[in-house]
Amino acid sequence: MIEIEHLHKRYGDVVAVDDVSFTVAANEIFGIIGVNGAGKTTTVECLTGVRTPDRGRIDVLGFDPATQRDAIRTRVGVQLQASALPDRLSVHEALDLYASFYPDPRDPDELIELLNLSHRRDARYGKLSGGEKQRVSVGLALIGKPRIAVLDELTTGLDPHARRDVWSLIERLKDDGLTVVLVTHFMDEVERLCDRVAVIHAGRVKALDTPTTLARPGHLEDAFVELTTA
Ligand SMILES: Nc1ncnc2c1ncn2[C@@H]1O[C@H](COP(=O)(O)OP(=O)(O)OP(=O)(O)O)[C@@H](O)[C@H]1O
Repeated sequence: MIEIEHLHKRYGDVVAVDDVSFTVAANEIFGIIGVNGAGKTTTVECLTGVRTPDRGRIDVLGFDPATQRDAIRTRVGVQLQASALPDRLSVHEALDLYASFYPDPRDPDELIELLNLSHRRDARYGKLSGGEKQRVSVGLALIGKPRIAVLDELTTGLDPHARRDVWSLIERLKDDGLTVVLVTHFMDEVERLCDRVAVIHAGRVKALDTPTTLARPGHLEDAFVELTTA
């Protein structure tokens, strides 16, 4: 589904991604973890075509994201940063608007229900709580019926109930065949959701395995700290 080989990307003098390689299989939930500035966002931006790599090869569903952006856009859903929507749009209007960008979108009302946002359907985006905004951003990533969803900080800012709701949603979507790339700082999220996880450190893959191989349950954070302490 996704193959990344020797990805390298720099911003001026800053090497954001030095040498990253991994593959993501169909229907996998693939986690990416790493300390701030490790190169996670740059990596996923390259795989969604937002950034062009300086070196390396990326294949997403048989397409090159740097040159075949339209093909990627309709097949890969990307979770936007929460602030990217105009405040005056209602939840329903926002999802309707994004649905219009895709050839075969999900039904916005069905998605609103799935996101537990039915009671906020007509509320303006600007009036939503942080967690509600976050759920809308997950919805926008899924509205186009993508084969792959790239979720950067999926549950940041959500309360424990909302986190569990979003986790269940992602699990249900996986059951329906979705492939997920999940960038996160939450080790419990990795343990709950991810089939495999890459630890990125200083622009390189420091470890890549199933969460239970990297650490026994409940101890992923300790293993992570150990792996990312220079
Ligand atoms: N647009 C940019 N211009 C210049 N430097 C950048 C830019 N974006 C990222 N960087 C730098 O590249 C490096 C990797 O950043 P990146 O955002 O990919 O890391 P990250 O692992 O996603 O971090 P975080 O966990 O903080 O989101 C950092 O040193 C960052 O300061």
